[in-house]
This record gives sequence, structure tokens and C-alpha cells, in this order.
Amino acid sequence: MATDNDAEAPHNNFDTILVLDFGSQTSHLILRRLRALSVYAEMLPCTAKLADLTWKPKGIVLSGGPSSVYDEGSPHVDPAVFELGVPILGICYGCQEIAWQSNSENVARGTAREYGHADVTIHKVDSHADRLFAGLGETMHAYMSHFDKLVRLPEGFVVVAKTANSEFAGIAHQTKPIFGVQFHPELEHTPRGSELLRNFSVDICGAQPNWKMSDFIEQEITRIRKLVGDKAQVIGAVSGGVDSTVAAKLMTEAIGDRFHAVHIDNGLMRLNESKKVKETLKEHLGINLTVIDGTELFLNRLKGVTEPEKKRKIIGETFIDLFEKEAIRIEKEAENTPNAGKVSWFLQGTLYPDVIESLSFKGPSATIKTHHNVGGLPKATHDGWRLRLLEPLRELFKDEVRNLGRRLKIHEDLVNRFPFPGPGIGVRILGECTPERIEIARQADHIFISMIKEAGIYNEISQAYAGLDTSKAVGVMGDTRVYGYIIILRAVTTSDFMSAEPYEFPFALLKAMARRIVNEVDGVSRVTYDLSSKPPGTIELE
Ligand SMILES: Nc1ncnc2c1ncn2[C@@H]1O[C@H](COP(=O)(O)OP(=O)(O)OP(=O)(O)O)[C@@H](O)[C@H]1O
Ligand SMILES: O=c1[nH]c(=O)c2[nH+]cn([C@@H]3O[C@H](COP(=O)(O)O)[C@@H](O)[C@H]3O)c2[nH]1
Ligand SMILES: NC(=O)CC[C@H](N)C(=O)O
Ligand SMILES: [Mg+2]
Repeated sequence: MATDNDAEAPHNNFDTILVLDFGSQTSHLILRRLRALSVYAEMLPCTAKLADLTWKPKGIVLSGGPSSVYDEGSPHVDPAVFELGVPILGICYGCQEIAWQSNSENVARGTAREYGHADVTIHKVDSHADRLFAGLGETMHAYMSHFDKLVRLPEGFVVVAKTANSEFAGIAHQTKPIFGVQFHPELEHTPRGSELLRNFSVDICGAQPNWKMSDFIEQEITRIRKLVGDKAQVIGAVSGGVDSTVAAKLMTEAIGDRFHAVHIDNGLMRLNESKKVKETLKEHLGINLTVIDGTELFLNRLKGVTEPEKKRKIIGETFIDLFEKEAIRIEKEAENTPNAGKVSWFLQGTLYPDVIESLSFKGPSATIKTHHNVGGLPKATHDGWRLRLLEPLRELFKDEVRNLGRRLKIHEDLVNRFPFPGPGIGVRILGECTPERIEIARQADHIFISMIKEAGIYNEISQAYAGLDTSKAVGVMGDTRVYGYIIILRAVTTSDFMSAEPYEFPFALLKAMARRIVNEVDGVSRVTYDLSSKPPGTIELE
């Protein structure tokens, strides 16, 4: 894990913009836009104390947020931010925060909600204050989402942009590099928002736009080598999904066979999955991989279990049990070889959204379901050794990981694959997982996904699978009565998997899919298509 004082951490090697998060739904998009401009950016909660920061950002962005600055208990930024001497840009709540810190009377509840498009008129003042909107002409379209507003210009500031409803849609300090906008430049619906963010980060903050994936690979490899040293061994759970495969490839480049990838076939994988994982990782990518067949253990433990959270818990625990055993075996086996050394690190494919989730300034969220992988392992101790976490992807977003995968020469099919959950088919069967039901779901899924690929629409869909309803329905085939399971097809589009919409298949294609599944998979009498969005549905069935 990159820690603040780690010399190899990206914020110590690239000019970095710090985004302080006030809990907006779109805070992470500010980072995305900056990184797309090749400007490296990191996020911390708005309550972060600057004194705790061991690196100096080139500039600071204060994000939007759901609270109102004037309410008691609302979040406020460490006032030291304004003393740091680096440029500051406030967005929506962030802009209101700048005004409020100057004088709490400056912000009040608005009279009209302003959600959606607004035309922003840019107001030139012939000073350095014009730099934020430089090159953007006289007007721009912007997306607004606010109720509160600035009612007075904070002392020392000038107006640099207006809308019909917001007299202070853009403000800038007359002498200091402090700016605020009421609209959201990070949203796609603000078409020239990236140019504004470029003006801020590159021209105003002076950040070098040199964040590059190839540099990232080299630096990460150096960092891993230093951290691990030349004796220790690393183990990593590898599912065959894009995150763990990319992380495993990076580890292999860094320390070769001292990295041990372990793939567990939990009996709940897709058709031929574990076999393909072995082929791809071992043969094509040269990763030192062990495949463990845990089918019997998993399915025995799942016998008779119907409650979704209980199923998830059993699967998660069984992963950990098998993984621990494997770690001990690896250490023993290496004892008298040149690779001898303690297994002291555990590789995880954590991505930045997971990090943000744990950092971001949001209220507690209800547990809808426990996402179980082998994540409990780092807490485990064995014979006194404790695994330390290694998370080479923790600064990256999914599409950056896909990019990294391409650079590491991982095949496009794998790089673009639908995500597949750790508990696999186990959370796609409503109720008890029996070998018969798993096989039916697996066959149906294979037909469904193959037909999606043949139709050339794989890349239009974010995730798809066939699940199984354990209730049975009556059907008739060749004049005989059948009493079989109901297959539930699910296909969604989403950008972040937090919300999703059902994919709109051509009806003829859906019918053809249903026909093939009923005809070719024994034990199925009907096929349905799940039309639920998320929310209120979730992507997986359980
Ligand atoms: N069958 C498995 N064997 C070993 N490790 C697994 C298995 N299934 C899941 N894991 C572990 O759980 C982690 C989280 O799974 P997750 O599905 O989020 O990521 P992924 O499989 O690497 O990528 P993707 O999101 O593309 O599926 C994996 O990175 C891997 O470390
Ligand atoms: O690695 C994982 N372990 C899990 O236990 C798990 N449960 C859901 N998912 C994936 O998360 C995304 C959102 O799924 P839900 O809408 O069902 O919560 C979807 O992409 C799901 O496939 C999991 N991934
Ligand atoms: N999007 C935002 O940052 C909103 C800020 C504040 N909650 C408002 O309604 O004005
Ligand atoms: Mg996966």
C-alpha cells in the first residue's frame, strides 16, 4: 500500500492536485477529468488536517456536497488550506465554503432550485482573475445542481461568471489564486468543463501534465521491489478477472517467481473458467500460478443453505481457509530452494473507488450485501506471521486498470471482460446451490454470453449473466409435461456499478436466446428477462 511518506508514491513523483471531498456524488469525476488531462490527482475527505499531509499539493479543489454550509454540523475545511499558498478552486459546495469561510453571512438558502443546464456568461475583469475562464469565449453551457447560493461577494473577490439565477456563478480573488464556481465542470453535461479544469490545474497551479501509465508501471515495479526486498515472498488471490490479473502481472514483472498466484475453483465458476484462467495466466502471461480445486469443500459447506448472507459468509470463509493452507504450503515448499523466504505480503487488487469509498465524506451507508472475496485474509495471523497488504492498483480507476492491462500485453478479451463476483454462480441461484442447479445456470450462462458476443453487443453491456430461480414451472415439450427451473437473464449498463439500467435487447434476439436455452439445457422450462434497474434491484440476484 502506498503510504504518504513512501518516496515512490505517485504524489511524490508527479505534480498532484488534492481534491477535498465534501461528499458529492461526482467528487471522483473531478479526479477522473484531471487524470484524463494527464494531471495526477488524489482525494482526501474534507476534514483532512493539512498538518498530517507529508506532501505538498500543487493546488486544491474543494468538491460539491449535499450539506448546506450554514447548517450546524456541516463539514468545513481546515482553514490552514487558505494559508498554504497554493491555488484553490471551489466547486458548488466548495465555492459556498470559500464564501462562508470569509463571512458566514455570504451564503443563504436560495429561492429557486437550479438543477440542470444553465448558460453561463463569462465576465472579463482584465486581471489574473480571468485565467480560470481563459479561452472559453463569452458564454458556456454548464450543469448546475444546487439550492443554496452566494448572496454577497466575499471580500476581495470579483465576479467572473453569471447565470440567470446565480449572480455569482464564478468568483475569483483579486490578488490570490482562489476561485469558485457554482456549476460542476467535472460533469459531461458541462461540455467545456475540462478546459476550465485544465486552466486551473496546469496554468494556474502550474502542475505538469505528465501523469503517464508507462511511468506508472516502472515506478510501481521499483516501489514493489523496494518494499518486498530480495527475500520475502508474496501471495495473491487471482480470480482471472481483470483487476487481479493485472495486479498479478505487475507483481510477476517486479519479483518473478517469488510471487505466488493462487486461483481457487470454488465450484461456482463459469463454464471452463478455472481451466481458462490457468491457460491465460500460466501459459500466456508467465505468472507462477497454482489452481486449487475447492469444489467439494465449498459445495459441502453450502449444502442446505438458502439465506443469501449466510451463503456469502460461507463462501468468503472457505476462500480464506483454503488460502491460508496454501500460504503455509508455499512457505514450506520453498524452504530449501533459492526462493526460500517468509510469505510476508498479500497482494490485493484494490481499486481507487474502493479507497474513495472508505475515505469519502459520506454518511454511513446500509449494508445491502456483504461483498465477499478473500479480503478477510489480511487480518488473519498464522504462527506469528502477519501478512502485509500490497495494493499496486489502489490509485487507479477501472478504465485505467484496463489501460494498464493493455500495456502489460494482457489480451483484450480479458481486459474487457464483464466483472464476475467472488461468490460467482452462488449468488446467482435463488436459494440452495446444488450441483445440478449450478450446472444448469452455468450452461444457460454460457449460451447467453456466447449469443451476446455473436450479436456484437458485448461492449455495449456492462455486465450480464444467467441466474436460476429455484422455483419450478410447468412446460410442455414434444407433447410431454416438463417441470423445470426458471432461468433469469440479467444484462445491465452502468458506469460505476452503483446504479444500473437493464440493457434493451432487440426482442427477437431475446426470444432466440430463450429458445436456445430451453432447448439445449436440460431441466429448464422457462426463461425470463430481469427488467429491474439498480436501485431498487441490485446487479446480482443475491
Ligand atoms: N476464485 C477465486 N480465486 C482466487 N481469488 C479470487 C477468486 N475470486 C475472487 N478472488 C479475489 O477477490 C478479489 C476481488 O474480486 P473482484 O471480482 O472484485 O476482482 P477481479 O475478479 O480481479 O476483477 P473483476 O472485477 O474483473 O471480476 C479478486 O481480485 C481476487 O483477489
Ligand atoms: O468481487 C465481488 N464479490 C462479491 O461478493 C460481489 N457481489 C457483487 N459483486 C459485484 O459488484 C457489482 C455490484 O453488484 P450488486 O449490485 O449485486 O451489489 C457487480 O459487478 C457484482 O458482480 C461482487 N464482486
Ligand atoms: N452540489 C452541491 O455541491 C450542492 C451544495 C448545496 N448543498 C446546495 O444545495 O447548494
Ligand atoms: Mg471478479
